[in-house]
Amino acid sequence: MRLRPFSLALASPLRTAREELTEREGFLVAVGGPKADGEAFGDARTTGIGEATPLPGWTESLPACEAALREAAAEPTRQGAVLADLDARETPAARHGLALALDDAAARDAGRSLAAHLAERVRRVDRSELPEPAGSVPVNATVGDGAPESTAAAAERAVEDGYRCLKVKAGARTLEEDLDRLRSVRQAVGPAIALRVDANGAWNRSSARRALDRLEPLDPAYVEQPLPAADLAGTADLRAASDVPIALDESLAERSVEAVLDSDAADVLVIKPMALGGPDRALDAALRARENGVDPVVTTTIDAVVARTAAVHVASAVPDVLPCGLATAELLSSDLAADPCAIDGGRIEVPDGPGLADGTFDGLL
Ligand SMILES: O=C(O)CCC(=O)C1=CC=C[C@@H](O)[C@@H]1C(=O)O
Ligand SMILES: [Mg+2]
Repeated sequence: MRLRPFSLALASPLRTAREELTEREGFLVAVGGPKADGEAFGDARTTGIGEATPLPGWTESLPACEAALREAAAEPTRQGAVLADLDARETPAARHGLALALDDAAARDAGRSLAAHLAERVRRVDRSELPEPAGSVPVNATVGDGAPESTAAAAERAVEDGYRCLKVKAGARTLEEDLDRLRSVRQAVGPAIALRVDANGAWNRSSARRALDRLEPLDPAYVEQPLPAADLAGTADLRAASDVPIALDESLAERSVEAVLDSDAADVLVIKPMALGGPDRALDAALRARENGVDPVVTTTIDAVVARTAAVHVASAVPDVLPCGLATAELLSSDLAADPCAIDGGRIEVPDGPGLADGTFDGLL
């Protein structure tokens, strides 16, 4: 197993209620492939590439991720066993990096796409009816916090580019200011565009209640994380009292998927493979949500191209998935490699070659 650290700047800061994201740092992970002397690295003969890009609040810190990966890399063989030792709750980003690299290698060995490989494994274990993955996935445009005019302008540009679903950040300003922004967006894009609002846990129980009441006339598709991550009981009450659908995101980093589903607090679960500990675990969480009457939406932690492509594969394996938060390439000022997933008409294409993208990323480390 080999590691390569990377750091990528955002094209412009993504402002949310909880932070201002300016850069993404992480590690590329490679397994398998021939060494210079012809010997294989580890167990796998085929190369597999993964990415671990931690985001505190959703995952472990960068140093904790690095420590877990370096410990895993010190084990020369038996990467499957090393993977089992990586704790998906303690170090989800590190586990994501290795799990993705191993699944990329296994998918390439089997001559099928990562999505087809993940779906086939699920079918063999417990869901024999899972259909073949889709060839493309609907995506939302992501609009950060900003003044009403710039928020509406960003929304309008996205619709001109073909998006039918927008996700707009809220909660960084007063409710009145957010309402101004969101009204401007609704006015600019018209009634047919789905409008999601992400508060990143900024409100308390009473301000969230007020926010949902006031947002309702703007017909939001859902409000994401209205309350702090741990307040599942408050969110369940809020959901029972309002017709505005609720999505939970940060709550999945705080509580297990079962606990969140059992709490009856969500109409939608926001599935971030990096935060859930790997593409395999993300697909399982998405399918479990669906089986419990909750819609999964797959997004990333604003990852680099390797993990973003993996998330596209995960989303494509979820039948009839809602628009996903996977159109984030342009939030980065540069990337590790060219993006293999074209976006057109509000849909992202899923690479259909073997593994993640038919070895496109092999030269990266
Ligand atoms: O879901 C999307 O449209 C893109 C991803 C995205 O919005 C986020 C990624 C990482 C951190 C967050 O502030 C944000 C989110 O909360 O969903
Ligand atoms: Mg969110």
